[in-house]
Amino acid sequence: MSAIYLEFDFKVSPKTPFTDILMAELGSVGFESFEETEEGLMGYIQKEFWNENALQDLYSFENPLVEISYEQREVEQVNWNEEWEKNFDPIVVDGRCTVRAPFHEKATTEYEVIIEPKMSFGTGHHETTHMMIQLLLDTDLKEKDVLDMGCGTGVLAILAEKLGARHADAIDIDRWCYENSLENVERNSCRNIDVYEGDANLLEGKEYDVVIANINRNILLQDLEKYAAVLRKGGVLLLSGFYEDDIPILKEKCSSLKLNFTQKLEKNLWVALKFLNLRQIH
Ligand SMILES: C[S@@+](CC[C@H](N)C(=O)[O-])C[C@H]1O[C@@H](n2cnc3c(N)ncnc32)[C@H](O)[C@@H]1O
Repeated sequence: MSAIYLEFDFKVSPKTPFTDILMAELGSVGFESFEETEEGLMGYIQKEFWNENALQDLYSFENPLVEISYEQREVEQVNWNEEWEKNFDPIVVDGRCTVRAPFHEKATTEYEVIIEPKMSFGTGHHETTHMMIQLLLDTDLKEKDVLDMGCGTGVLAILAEKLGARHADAIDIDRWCYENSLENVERNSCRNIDVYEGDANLLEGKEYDVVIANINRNILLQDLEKYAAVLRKGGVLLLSGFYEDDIPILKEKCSSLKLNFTQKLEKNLWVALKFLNLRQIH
């Protein structure tokens, strides 16, 4: 039996760069396939996975710099692979790391991550993923234990292993992301990554040298204490998923946890921050 899909016709103004951002975010809430249109994009999601509140939580709908409207209708299933293959180009970060789909040609960069995103966030197209990749490329990961919290497709944990990490835990609260990360870990022949479905409550008793969390301002504020509690002295914390305006409150929270701010990256109003842990844990 073929699945019933909902087709959303999104009108995005201004179209650039916000259509790409919206597409990446829709991927994180279950949209499987996209098609660019004159005024924005069409997005498709299986009816059984659609949740009326899903769009409200997306950054794009809160962003004052963009106006988004949409109409929706029910459609029969089509060949989604073919659809999204047309719409997903490989991403190259700083000339050093390519994130590509299995059907793209092998990359010529030093590092390559192969991702079949299906329904999960993390193809490298989103500014926050891009900046986290940049920060990871500049962090010493050799023989380090890494936590990738909110792993999406698993892209950051996979890159961490390729950069020499001893071990990575990749955790996501979303079932689809958990399953997709497992598939992508296998696809990249990673041997040292464990994937879990869950949240910061899974961290008790763990210890890491590097903690990566690209989620959103509110979850980060809520869970930073738990991330700090598992970060070894001298360890690195990489955060993204928020805007320039959110920096003061996040820095204040980190400072109260003795996490020392060291670096900021910025792309289309999105931000990524790097902190060092100055205190002993446990
Ligand atoms: C912005 S995406 C980042 C995905 C990927 N790490 C990347 O950089 O592209 C955020 C992810 O965090 C997950 N998430 C949301 N709340 C979470 C929580 N409390 N604990 C763990 N993961 C969470 C979402 O399901 C989503 O996959």
